[in-house]
Amino acid sequence: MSNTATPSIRALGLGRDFADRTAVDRLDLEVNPGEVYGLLGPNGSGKSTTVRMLTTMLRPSRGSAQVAGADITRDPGAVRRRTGVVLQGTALDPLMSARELLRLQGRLQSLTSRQARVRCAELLTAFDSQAFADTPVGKLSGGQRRRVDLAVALVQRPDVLFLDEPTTGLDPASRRGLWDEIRALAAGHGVTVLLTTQYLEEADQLCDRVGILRAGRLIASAAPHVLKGEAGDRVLTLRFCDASAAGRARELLAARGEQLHVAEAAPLTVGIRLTRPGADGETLLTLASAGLHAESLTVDEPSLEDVFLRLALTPEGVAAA
Ligand SMILES: Nc1ncnc2c1ncn2[C@@H]1O[C@H](COP(=O)(O)OP(=O)(O)OP(=O)(O)O)[C@@H](O)[C@H]1O
Repeated sequence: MSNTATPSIRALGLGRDFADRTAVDRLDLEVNPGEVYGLLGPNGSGKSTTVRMLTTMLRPSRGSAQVAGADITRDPGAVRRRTGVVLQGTALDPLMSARELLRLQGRLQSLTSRQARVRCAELLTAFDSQAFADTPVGKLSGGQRRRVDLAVALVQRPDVLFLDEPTTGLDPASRRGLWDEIRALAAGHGVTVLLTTQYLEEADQLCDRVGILRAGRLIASAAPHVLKGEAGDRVLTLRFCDASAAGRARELLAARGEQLHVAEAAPLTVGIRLTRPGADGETLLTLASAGLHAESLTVDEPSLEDVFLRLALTPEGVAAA
């Protein structure tokens, strides 16, 4: 966390118990202004409970948190004024159009009727929603509806935006469209975004940092590339035009002590785990000096899925974070 600005979200020892279980244990979290932070975790790991506490919908059992500078238990009204929230299955009146909903929201936020009209027009333009602005939202597609949800949450120009599984159920094109909107809000308008997601690709592509929850505890929190870097070695895969060249390459590299990657041991390919800096160049030189030339090569990074599987789904204790 290199940013020295006051965090937009700061939770200290935040937790919530229900009758027979701890949904969120003792969560410490800081999210900086303009950052997109993704909370990942298996079903029931505490993502929604965390969002509900931070948005003042649920009282914590312990700990404290400040959102946009206001304390969630001492000053929930200020938190609500400074945040926008889009929850799963937001219940917009299906008979109202986007234009009507946006104007109503503006009036509820104490804008004058003229200000509400202006803000509504701005948001319809920003979300490319004019074409369906007067259609009842009950008749819109999933992607169009999520755009309206997001626009409604932004009427009051929040400092912090909470999105609970914003793209669940959307097709890939709509999902990407929404990612663009979220990125633009954070990068262009400095809005801090905390979102929960089940999609590893979404966390990887969209989030500046990702937190992994397991059984109510945050077990890792870092930029996706940092988490991926810790998940394992990169793998260099070389493809030869005949199996005997691949076999000779494999023997030569094994004799040099290189770690061959078993999953890449198809007849024409040789995979090597890159366990130290410069291992890729040394490997190619070794092979070239033996007259072995690969016809293609690729280097694969570990995926966020590897990280997730290792950290979030392994038994307690194995995945010390
Ligand atoms: N109102 C409630 N009463 C009792 N238990 C609850 C309540 N809300 C959540 N829980 C429990 O708390 C735990 C965390 O639930 P939560 O909904 O926060 O998880 P999640 O990570 O958001 O899950 P999902 O990915 O399925 O949405 C679960 O064991 C859940 O059953």
